Amino acid sequence: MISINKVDQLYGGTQILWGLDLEIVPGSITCIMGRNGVGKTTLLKAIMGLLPITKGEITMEGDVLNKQSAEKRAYSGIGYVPQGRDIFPMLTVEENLRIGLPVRSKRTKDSPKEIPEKIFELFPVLKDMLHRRGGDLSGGQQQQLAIGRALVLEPKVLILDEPNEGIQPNIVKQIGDVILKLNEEEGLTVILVEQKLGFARRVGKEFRLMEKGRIVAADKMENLNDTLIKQYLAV
Ligand SMILES: Nc1ncnc2c1ncn2[C@@H]1O[C@H](COP(=O)(O)OP(=O)(O)OP(=O)(O)O)[C@@H](O)[C@H]1O
Repeated sequence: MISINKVDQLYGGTQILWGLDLEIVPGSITCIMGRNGVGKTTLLKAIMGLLPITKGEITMEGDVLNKQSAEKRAYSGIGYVPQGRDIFPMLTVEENLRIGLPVRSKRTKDSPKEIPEKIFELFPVLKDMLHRRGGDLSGGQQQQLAIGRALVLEPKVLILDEPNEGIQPNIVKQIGDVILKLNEEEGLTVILVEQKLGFARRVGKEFRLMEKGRIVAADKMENLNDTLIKQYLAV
């Protein structure tokens, strides 16, 4: 589905990703894990086209992505929820969600004028808060808004960067339930950077461990054992 082949990425003169190879299985939930600073966010931004790569190739269903703009990648069906959520604080919840509608029209045959009801079924709080400003929502509600906004595109792949950072446990649970539901019922492919082991184990089907800008271990989530955790995750 998404294939990353021998990708290098540099910030200024510092190389962050080193010949990184990663294969995302269609219909899977893949957790990208690793200690702080190993390049997880950089990898997601490279997939999204928010950072240029210097070598290698990123493809989705055979199409080469790395020459496409970030906007074009969204049209191809990649939804992205960045670290820190990045919603528009001065716009209302409704306005934040509507931003996804023109992109959806470009990528699907339907061009709904209204936000699909499904978003409110998944996150009822967004309906209750429809006319509130994004900036007035709690961190957890903002995260639900950011995920809802990405889902308006009806993506084939949803990429989430540490969606649970600084969020209260009941909302972490709800976010996990939504990811599992979309995966199980609609076959949505999910790529998730996740530091919390409990969440990764509950939601993830596959794991990929990163160290120093490379993938160093890849397997099914049930095979994430204590040796790997000690070697690549424990601080
Ligand atoms: N804008 C930037 N300019 C220069 N270096 C950067 C920039 N952003 C990140 N880096 C460096 O790139 C490396 C990888 O950062 P990245 O955020 O991808 O790691 P990460 O694994 O996602 O870490 P974290 O879990 O802390 O988010 C780090 O050494 C970081 O200091």
